[in-house]
Amino acid sequence: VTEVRDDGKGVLRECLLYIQKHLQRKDVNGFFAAPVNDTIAPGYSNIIKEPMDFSTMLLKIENDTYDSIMDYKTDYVLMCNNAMTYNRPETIYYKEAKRLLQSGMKMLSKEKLLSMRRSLG
Ligand SMILES: COc1ccc(OC)c(-c2cc(C(C)=O)n3cccnc23)c1
Repeated sequence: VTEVRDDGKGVLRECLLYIQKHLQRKDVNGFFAAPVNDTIAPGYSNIIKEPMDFSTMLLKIENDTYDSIMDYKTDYVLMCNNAMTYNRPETIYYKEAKRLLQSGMKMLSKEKLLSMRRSLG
């Protein structure tokens, strides 16, 4: 019987899928569910050099591209910051990005991650 070695990526993937499901629930309008394109956001690709959205992050989770939860957090912060760079503060996109960032930081706080790592043993 070939021993199926869990390289630990399986645990990380489960954590990230759980975290993303929790965070994406906050994006009720789906503004962050798919890549923003220049049709709906004129000039977007000229202003935002590194686009990011939840669908791209899900692909990266499934392809085991992230090597840690903090690595995933970098993309999450990038996604929110892109929206706060391209959109004016009075727009719903800016406001939603700010809210996502705040709720995300609670979930992805160092304390929370340390306690998660302790509980995973
Ligand atoms: C109005 O319906 C949608 C549907 C999907 C969107 O992004 C995937 C967006 C959207 C999402 C964004 C963001 C995230 O900056 N955006 C900026 C300007 C104009 N539209 C958007 C809006």
